[in-house]
Amino acid sequence: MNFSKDIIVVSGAANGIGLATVNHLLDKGAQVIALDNDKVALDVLSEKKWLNKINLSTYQVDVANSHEVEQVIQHIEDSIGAIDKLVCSSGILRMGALNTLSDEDWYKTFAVNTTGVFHLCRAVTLRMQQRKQGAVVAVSSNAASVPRANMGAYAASKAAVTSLIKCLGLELAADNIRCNIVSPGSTDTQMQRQLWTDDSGPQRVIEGDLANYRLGIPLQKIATVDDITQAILFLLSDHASHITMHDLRVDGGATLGAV
Ligand SMILES: NC(=O)c1ccc[n+]([C@@H]2O[C@H](COP(=O)([O-])OP(=O)(O)OC[C@H]3O[C@@H](n4cnc5c(N)ncnc54)[C@H](O)[C@@H]3O)[C@@H](O)[C@H]2O)c1
Ligand SMILES: O=C(O)C1=CC=C[C@H](O)[C@H]1O
Repeated sequence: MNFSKDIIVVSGAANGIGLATVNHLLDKGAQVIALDNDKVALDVLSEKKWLNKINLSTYQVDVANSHEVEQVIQHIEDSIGAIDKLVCSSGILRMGALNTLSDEDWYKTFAVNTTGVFHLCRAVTLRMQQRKQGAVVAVSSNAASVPRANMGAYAASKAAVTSLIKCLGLELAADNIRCNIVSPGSTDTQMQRQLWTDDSGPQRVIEGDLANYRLGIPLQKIATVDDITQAILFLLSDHASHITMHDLRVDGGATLGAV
């Protein structure tokens, strides 16, 4: 897969799956624009740019802020160039039973995981539409497809973003813009590690939790960020030139491939 001619925006780029996606895209020659609201981690990423003189720009953005997103996308298009591809990886996880969840946790979960993706896709694809080309990949979750105890707000926000991307793909197919989803299962990042209460955390995820009707992982391992990034790059690439509105689940079989 070659991305040497592409300008690619990645949100959630400072950590986890987004950061791995940035690194793989840079290795494949892309000009990458990294967006995140984690200034400390973004500054670490920026340091890499000066050390390795690579095609990387970083911007601190809150994807939940419509004005900030519109401003940064316009700035990128004016000062760097036409955006060819977009990866939406930013996300938050607020755990809790639905009937005791706070308004703040509910609203913030949707603001970042769903509305944030909407802001980015609207700003980028309106410009892609003028050029009749582009590709979008949003990182959803296998939790969008199966009920998960104490993750109801998150799962609902991911089900919404999955539907959002499929509808966007339908609307933009005639403009040669492909929109797809990667739905990871348990992946070794900060978001996953917040769930591990002790050293046995990973093994317990792999073995499952029948008390919460949670299957284990048939492939008997937690995903690495590279497992997810490979799926993201495939759907971004020309190898997926006839794929749109697809939801590629990368979860080691944890949801038994259920639709
Ligand atoms: N780790 C898992 O087990 C797992 C499984 C399925 C799906 N996912 C999804 O994968 C994506 C990446 O998550 P991750 O596991 O790499 O977690 P992570 O916490 O390591 O990375 C998430 C990134 O999003 C950024 N972010 C959060 N809110 C933001 C905002 N308002 N504006 C801009 N950036 C913001 C964070 O700063 C962080 O850099 C998320 O959408 C997550 O829901 C993760
Ligand atoms: O372990 C899991 O299945 C998950 C943990 C955190 C977020 C993910 O979307 C979810 O798949």
